[in-house]
Formats: sequence, structure tokens, C-alpha cells
Amino acid sequence: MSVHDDNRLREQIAMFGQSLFDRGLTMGSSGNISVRLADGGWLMTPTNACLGRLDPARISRLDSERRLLDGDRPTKESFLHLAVYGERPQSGAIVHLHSTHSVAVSCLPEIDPGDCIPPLTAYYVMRVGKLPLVPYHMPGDPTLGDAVRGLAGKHSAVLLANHGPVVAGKSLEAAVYATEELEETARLFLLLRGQNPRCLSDAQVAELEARFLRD
Ligand SMILES: O=C(O)[C@@H](O)C(=O)COP(=O)(O)O
Ligand SMILES: [Zn+2]
Repeated sequence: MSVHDDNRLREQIAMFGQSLFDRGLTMGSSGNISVRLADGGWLMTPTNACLGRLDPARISRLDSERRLLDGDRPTKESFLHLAVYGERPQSGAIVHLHSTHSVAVSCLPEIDPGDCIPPLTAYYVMRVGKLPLVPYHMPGDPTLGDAVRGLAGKHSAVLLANHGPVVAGKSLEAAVYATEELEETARLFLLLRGQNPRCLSDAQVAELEARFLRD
């Protein structure tokens, strides 16, 4: 992996972090982003960093043995990101946010833990698909990695109960777009609560899944 690639990815993490933060998709120092590197290592946002004001040079770089090579101490959810990467060799990036509507859905007692948001729109099915709920764990709790590991092989996105979404994508851009789509669909879901919305049928969902394979 060239220094040029490393710098480009650092700049990209900072750019997407700022874009997400500026649009209110995560607040304060919440949320974290990681990218898989070609040499087997990872770039991760540092713990307690504001996604809106990341310094590319201080982004944490881990080697393939998970040792910190440079930058600040990585997010306390690094084990969570690594658990997802372990199950998803096809995924190149992960985004975790405290996006308000997704968090709101994660707090509802009546949601289906196997699939928290119904197939309201085609784009949601194409970008996110089924969204399982991961039972509540304290942020940074290493057992969260085990809980996610069981789901991440089959699902590119999971919702942490009373916490927020974790979304993997082929690229950072894909992970960000899927996270945005999840947040907007969570908002739609809340807007439509109690109104018995007409969702896509199983056949319509199956057709989308066959036509638009997600990574
Ligand atoms: O909710 C939390 O505490 C973490 O999941 C989080 O979003 C921010 O933690 P750091 O990435 O360690 O700052
Ligand atoms: Zn969090």
C-alpha cells in the first residue's frame, strides 16, 4: 500500500466524517469510522474524536495484528469493527453513528429484533436490506463483538439496541450512503407509525435482492 493511498483514505475519512457531522447525523464525539487497508491493516477514527473535526494525520492506523502503528488511540469500538470485518471479507469500510431516528427505532420495545425496519422503499432494500437488532451492551464492551459476529456474516447493517447503527460497505462511500439511507428510512418508519403503511411484498423484495446484490 502506497503512502499516497494511505493519505487519500485518511482525507476521505475526514471528509465523510465532516459531512455526516455537519448534517447532524452524529453529535459531539459520537460515532466512529474505519477502513480496511490493502496491507491487511486498518485506519480507524480515534476515541473521543469529533467526526466533524478529524485531523487526517491523527487517525489511528492498526496493522494486521491489530497493533497501533501510528495516530491516536483508536475508537473503543475497534473490536466491534474488527469482529464485523472478520465475518465480511468483502467489506472495505464500516460506519457507526448515533443518528437520531435510527437510535429512536433501536429504543422501541415493539420492533422485530430479526428485522427492525420493514421494507418501505426499494432503495432501502437495495442499500440496507434486513436489519437485525443486537441486544444492549455497554459501548466498548468486548462481548459486543461476539454478539455482532453471529449476525455480520449475513447482514451488512445491524442496529445496536439503545445505541445506534453499524453499517459495512464495499467502500467507505458505500458504507456512508447505506448509513444515510438507513437513517432516512428510520425517519419514515417513525413518521408512518400507527398508519399501517403498505410495505413492499416478499416478491418485490426478492426481485430487488436478485437484481441489486449488496456486498
Ligand atoms: O457510544 C459510544 O460510546 C461509542 O460507540 C461511540 O460512538 C464513540 O466512541 P469512540 O469512537 O471511542 O469515541
Ligand atoms: Zn456509539
